[in-house]
Amino acid sequence: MKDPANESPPPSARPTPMMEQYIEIKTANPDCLLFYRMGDFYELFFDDAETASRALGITLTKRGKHLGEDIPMCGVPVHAANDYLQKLIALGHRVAVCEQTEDPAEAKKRGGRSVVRRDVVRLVTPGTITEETLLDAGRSNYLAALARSRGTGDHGADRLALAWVDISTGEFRVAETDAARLSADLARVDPRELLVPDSLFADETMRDLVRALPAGATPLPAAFFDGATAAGRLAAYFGLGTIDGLGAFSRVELQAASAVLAYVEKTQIGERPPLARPLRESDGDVMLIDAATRANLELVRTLAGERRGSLLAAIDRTVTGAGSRLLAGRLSSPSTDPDAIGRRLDSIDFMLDLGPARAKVRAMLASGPDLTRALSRLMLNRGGPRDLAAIGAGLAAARSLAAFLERSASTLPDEILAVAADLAAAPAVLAGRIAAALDDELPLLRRDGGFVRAGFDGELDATRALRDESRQVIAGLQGGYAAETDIRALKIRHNNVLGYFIEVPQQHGERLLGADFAGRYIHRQTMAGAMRFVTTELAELEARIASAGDRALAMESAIFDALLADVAAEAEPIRRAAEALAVLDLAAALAELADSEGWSRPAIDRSLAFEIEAGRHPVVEQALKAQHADPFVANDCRLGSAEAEAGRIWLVTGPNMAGKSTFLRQNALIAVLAQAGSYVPARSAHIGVVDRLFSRVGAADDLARGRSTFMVEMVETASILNQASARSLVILDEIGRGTATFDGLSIAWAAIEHLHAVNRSRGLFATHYHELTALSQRLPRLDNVTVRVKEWEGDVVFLHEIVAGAADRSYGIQVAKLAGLPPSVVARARDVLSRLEESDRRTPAATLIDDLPLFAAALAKPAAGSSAAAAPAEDPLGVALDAIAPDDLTPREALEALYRLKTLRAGQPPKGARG
Ligand SMILES: Nc1ncnc2c1ncn2[C@@H]1O[C@H](COP(=O)(O)OP(=O)(O)OP(=O)(O)O)[C@@H](O)[C@H]1O
Repeated sequence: MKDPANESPPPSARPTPMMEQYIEIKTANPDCLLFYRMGDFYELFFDDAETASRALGITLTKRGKHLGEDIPMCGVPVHAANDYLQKLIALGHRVAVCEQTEDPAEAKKRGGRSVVRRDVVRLVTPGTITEETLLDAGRSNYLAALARSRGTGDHGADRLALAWVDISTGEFRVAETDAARLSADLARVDPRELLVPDSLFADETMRDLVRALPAGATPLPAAFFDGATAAGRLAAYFGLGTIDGLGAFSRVELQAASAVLAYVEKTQIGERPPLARPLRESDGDVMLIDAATRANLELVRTLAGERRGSLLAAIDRTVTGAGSRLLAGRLSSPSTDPDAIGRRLDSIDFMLDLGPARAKVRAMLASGPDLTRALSRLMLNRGGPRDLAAIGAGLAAARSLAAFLERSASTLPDEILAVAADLAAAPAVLAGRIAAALDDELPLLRRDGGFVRAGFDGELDATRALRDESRQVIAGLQGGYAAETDIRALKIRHNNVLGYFIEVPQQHGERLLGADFAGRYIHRQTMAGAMRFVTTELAELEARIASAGDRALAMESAIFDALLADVAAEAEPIRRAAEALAVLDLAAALAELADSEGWSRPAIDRSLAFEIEAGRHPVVEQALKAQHADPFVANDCRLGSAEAEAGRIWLVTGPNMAGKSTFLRQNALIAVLAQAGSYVPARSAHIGVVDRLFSRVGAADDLARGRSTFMVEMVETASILNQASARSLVILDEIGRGTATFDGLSIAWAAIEHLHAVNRSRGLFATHYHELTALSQRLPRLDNVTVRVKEWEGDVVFLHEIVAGAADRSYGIQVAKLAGLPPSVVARARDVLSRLEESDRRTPAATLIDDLPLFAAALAKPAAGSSAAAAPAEDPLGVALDAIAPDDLTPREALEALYRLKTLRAGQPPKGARG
């Protein structure tokens, strides 16, 4: 019975009308859990009930039968539905919310078997939520669509485009991408939900990409991506006659943009959130950082997936959710335009120059709530009085900041000037009206009433007075009746069936029916121990009170609607003011950071410079500070100058734990921070914009995708060597560590040569293979640097200082000793090491460099085969091996061949670097 929708019941077991309705609605929404409204609960049935009860830990019950079997059911109370929704969405479910769309009384009028009409009013999916409780204040919530146009790109390649919106803030962007950079683009946008056409979803090549997304992808019918109707849909959404004014979009970009809009319309069932017009990002606007690099560098979250411990968490000094989201966005998509970066840095300078007045600005910013998200909820008819108040407070903050900026109008840098204009254009009148209309204490929902301030509307005040006065009148009546009847226990009570009524103890009841009162008290009910009466007076009052309450609520609702209409009319300036507040918040926060941490303004241009003086790792530095450990040791890094035509590579050797990884990462982070438009943790920094950042740091299994540590490492290394350019920054940490020593060394060796000769990128390469330092003799743009340590009484002391030169040894055993390896194991390891070193001395590594032709030479002769670069021309052992055909040998011949090979081998000089 698992799928009720696919079965037609035998006539004998026809489902109830309600079940028929349920099945019909469920069939129309097969991929969602259906929240089916029944009274004060949303109920789930069949498989949905089983899924939800497991996911939410709520009891599974039964309700009636379908095709002879019990129908599983579970329910969540309407008032707590948001909490449950949050859990389900977080687990990757989608929910269709089905409400009653008519009064049950109406249904009754249609006849005995009719059910209350119900309809899905909203589809809740991870990418389309707007509720404060469902959203993370510091994180954008993107819904993205990926469109593909087959064979229309260069050389018949597919063209791809991404469009992404955050319906909680209105942000809307579009960009073309291609197969090679798609993964980096997706990692940068980091959508909560990705829409793809069916055909693409089924595509083998897409599978890995889609699975790597935390939220996964939602396949949609091709019609959503239809190119012929895309422009029309866009124009209709923004109420335009034509989209020409929006900018020049390619067809595939329009398809992606229109798919996103179509999905928004579908899930919001006709409501249209106020989206900004789509902004087109073109190729090369942002620094590309692939998913592995992002994860390795822990830009916005750590490898464990948490915000705490990430670069973002370490540097976020913003005071608003919108500011924090903007910072996360800029860190995820650093700019490659020196002018744009310069404008952001100018804003920080302005904030730094403000000095103590900056605190005032930040206080004003902090007083404004999340304007954008409140606006979206209101526009989707999901907002309450508190959202209206948020608009009022946000606009008020915008006004006071506009006034503040006006005073320094002559000194404002470009970005702040634009901000000031948007803030000044914020609708001040509306802010005043909202402040005047709304009370200080507000209910969550408009239907609760009581949110309009006393004194705002005379008629409302009068109606409320009537309502409240009536309550006093009731108290008066009760006293009067008690005196008249001489029953002290007489009470006036209220319930939904009788309305207001008089209740007296049983023994007095009969008396009220007697001639004394001549029909004044009309009997309604006799209970155990009590009798209930009404009077005409009471019935009239009842009607007046009820209607006064209803009238007051209706009047409040009308005031809400009027304010809502005002907000809708000003949605665009409000959205712009909200964006301006975020920009201001971020500039002030980055100034605060630069000030408190002693950061400096980087110089950014279009050269290939990379000159960092006294750079630090922001996260490690803070961690050391928090632990009251020794202060962080700053280090220089020079991978290129303003005149350079290609980047340099620094080969970093040094003991374990010396700080190699920290040094590598800090330089990548400095580049990201600089291009995000922030000051940087260094005494000075000169960086020619980095177009792509690659980092291969540490090793982690990707068992989910069935790849070993080594395989992951090689896939990532391959992508770097295939894609990095002279503009790129490449960080490689211990490439080749995950395999046998010689294989690893050879791969690292060849990778460095390739980076140097072909990619010509600026690079940092950390390694424990000391043999590699010999490469600096041959490669003019390779420098050896090492992390200094001191040896003291057999132990190692880390100085964390990067100096020119190569490490002489690893100190691995000393580090192992520090880590608490048993003394016997440490002693034995020292013993083994000295023997290994002894045999190594007999065949020094330095001979290797003489045996190998230059990488460029090897490249020029690809016909020699891939192993030719490392193998000498004459290889008697290889020749002999090639001559053997194992299938043709008798056992005896095989044994002889083996002896022959052994003899040959014994006669050969050893080829390895370490014996
Ligand atoms: N510049 C520095 N100043 C102060 N402490 C540092 C510095 N660099 C690193 N450290 C400290 O040393 C620890 C080890 O650093 P890191 O992981 O970079 O070493 P490593 O050389 O990469 O080690 P391994 O080769 O074992 O991976 C860090 O966690 C940090 O506490």
